[in-house]
This record gives sequence, C-alpha cells and structure tokens, in this order.
Amino acid sequence: MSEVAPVVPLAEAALKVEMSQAAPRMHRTRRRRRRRGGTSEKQQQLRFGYRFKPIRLKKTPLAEKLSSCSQPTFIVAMSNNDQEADNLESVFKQKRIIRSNVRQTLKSMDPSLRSQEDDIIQSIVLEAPWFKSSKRLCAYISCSALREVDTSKLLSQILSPAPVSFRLQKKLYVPRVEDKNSNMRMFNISRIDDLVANSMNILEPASVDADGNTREDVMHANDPVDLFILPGLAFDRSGRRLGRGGGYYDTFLKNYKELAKEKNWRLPLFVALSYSVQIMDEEVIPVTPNDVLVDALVSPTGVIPITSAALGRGLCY
Ligand SMILES: Nc1nc2c(c(=O)[nH]1)N(C=O)[C@@H](CNc1ccc(C(=O)N[C@@H](CCC(=O)O)C(=O)O)cc1)CN2
Ligand SMILES: Nc1ncnc2c1ncn2[C@@H]1O[C@H](COP(=O)(O)OP(=O)(O)OP(=O)(O)O)[C@@H](O)[C@H]1O
Repeated sequence: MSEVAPVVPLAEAALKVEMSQAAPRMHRTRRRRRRRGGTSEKQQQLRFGYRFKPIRLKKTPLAEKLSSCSQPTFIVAMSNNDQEADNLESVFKQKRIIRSNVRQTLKSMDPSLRSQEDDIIQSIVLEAPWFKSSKRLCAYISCSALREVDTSKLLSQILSPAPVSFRLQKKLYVPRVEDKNSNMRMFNISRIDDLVANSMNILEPASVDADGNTREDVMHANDPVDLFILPGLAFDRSGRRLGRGGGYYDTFLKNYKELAKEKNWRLPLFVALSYSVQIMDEEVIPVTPNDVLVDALVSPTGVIPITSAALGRGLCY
C-alpha cells in the first residue's frame, strides 16, 4: 500500500539491499582470514562463478538526492510493511542463489575428499573436551544424498554402552519433522535401529518406540541440553547458518532458547559441522531476525569458535 511520507523516511526507504559483485577491496580482516585458510573471495569466485560479498545497505542516487534537499518535501513512498516485505524477498532470493551454488559445489566434490573430511571432522568432535563433557545432546542424522557432513561415527559413539564403572551414558535426541509448517521435534533414541526413513529419505525416530512407549521429547525433558550438533548448507565466519529453507531448525532453536530462559538453564552450545567449501567470509550469508547464529563451526581445518559462549566453553582454534 502506498502512503505519503516525509523526505527523511523516504531517503531511508530508498536505501537498497544489494548483493554486490563489485571488485574486492583487500583489508585487514580478509588478509587475516586468508592466513587462517578460510574461503577467500578468489576461492569463492572459482567455486561459485562469482564472489559473495556481505550485503550492504547502499544509497541509491534517489536517496543521495533526497538527503541533500534542505526543504521538506512530501512524495509518495512505500509503507514500512512494503519495505520490509521487499527486504525479506531480497534476502530469500539471495539465500536461494547461495543454496543452489553450494548444492552444485557439494555435488561436484570428490567423494574421497568428502569421506576424508567426514573422518577428520568427526575425530575433532570426538576428541574435544566440550563434546566429551556433554551429557545431553541433540544431533542430526546425516543424509549422504544431501551431501551432509557424516555424523554416523558420532552417533555410534554416543549410543555405545558406557562401561558400568565409567561416566554416565550420553543422552541423544534427534529430529523428527512433524509437518510442512517448519515444525520439528527432537526425540530421545537409544539405538540406531530406532530410526526409519521419512518421505525426504532422512532417518528419523517414530514418536513411540518398539515397545509402544512414547519417546521423550527434548522440550519436555527435566534437564537442559548441553550441545546441539547442527547441519546446514552454508555457514559464514560470523556464525550465520544457511539451512535447506524449511525453517525447521530456526523455529526449533528459537523455541528451545525460550524454554531454557524460562527454566533458567544455561544455553546449549550450538556447533555446526561443515566441509571446507561450505564456509564463507564474515556476514556473507544474508539473514532475517529469525535466523539463529551458531557458536562455532567444526571444519576439517579445525574448530572455529565464533561467540563468547564458545570461548567460555573452551573451544579454540
Ligand atoms: N539430516 C538432516 N535432518 C534434518 C534436517 C536437515 O537439514 N538435515 N532438517 C533441517 O531443516 C529437517 C528436515 N528438513 C529438510 C528440508 C529439506 C530437505 C531437502 O531434501 N531439501 C532439498 C531440496 C528440496 C527442494 O528444494 O524442494 C535439498 O536441500 O537438496 C531435507 C530436509 C529435520 N531433519
Ligand atoms: N522462528 C521462526 N518462526 C516462524 N517461521 C520461521 C522461523 N524461522 C524461520 N521461519 C520461516 O521458515 C522459512 C525458511 O527460513 P530460512 O530460509 O531462514 O530457513 P533455513 O535456515 O534455510 O532452514 P532451517 O532452519 O530448517 O535449517 C521462512 O519462510 C521463514 O520465515
């Protein structure tokens, strides 16, 4: 809907979100990232055919002109709702472009490299003190057709019976899609055999076990989760995560964070597993207010701690 708006809001309205393909500027952060072995813009150009650059609010010529006017002017402008819808549409469009490019890159990844990276990533996790000390975990069941980082070794380790005299067995919750409206639950399982393939060919638990007992839903558990192991299509070094577009994880994580706040629980650590080719520079992935940031990434080159929560829990490079 259109409405009359004064000049200043219109100048702001004319600020445009754009995905720039402009020439790169070499700066300190980027040089630092390159030293760390991150995905440089040049590498992104090679992999994806063009460079992803952070989304920036850019002043259009109209905005420039309007902000230099000294007299108040009234002209027809878009309503705030229309602008928000436009910005969201632009973010979703950019997400679709990145998804499509990363899917292609993953498809062309050499299977033996993928399998090596799977092993390294899982070994890093299995050896990590923050993993060893986690008693309750939520993890995804990897789907190789989707080229997701393998979690099978992690899951079998988590589910392997602990020696009687040893520390407590870990408790594992895994996702189950409830409907097409971004609703997902996390159910406790104790054996890999508890899983059956869903319509998307991803293994998931039935809501009742083989004996007909209702499985424990993590949202009704008495104790907090220590660690989430998250999937995703792409990640950036500021902790942004691009999923497969269903909104399942973002919706779930938002609800879980609210539950933890209500119960006064410490927040879990949110850790995503990523092949090297899925990691992008800081703030390259566009986000909406619904997107939940991850605390750290585990890639074949090591752990990338992002938030103070990650550093506080002892995650380091
Ligand atoms: N292993 C795993 N389990 C998970 C998720 C996940 O990402 N990985 N989910 C995370 O949300 C939920 C399921 N969401 C999913 C959403 C899309 C697709 C999928 O097959 N997407 C295709 C594209 C389909 C299309 O565009 O029509 C793809 O990504 O290639 C799979 C699972 C819950 N369980
Ligand atoms: N917390 C939320 N509440 C309601 N809807 C949400 C929430 N988070 C995401 N969505 C919706 O889900 C859809 C997909 O969102 P988005 O593209 O960010 O998902 P994604 O990060 O790719 O997927 P996922 O979170 O499953 O990995 C969007 O329509 C978005 O509005």
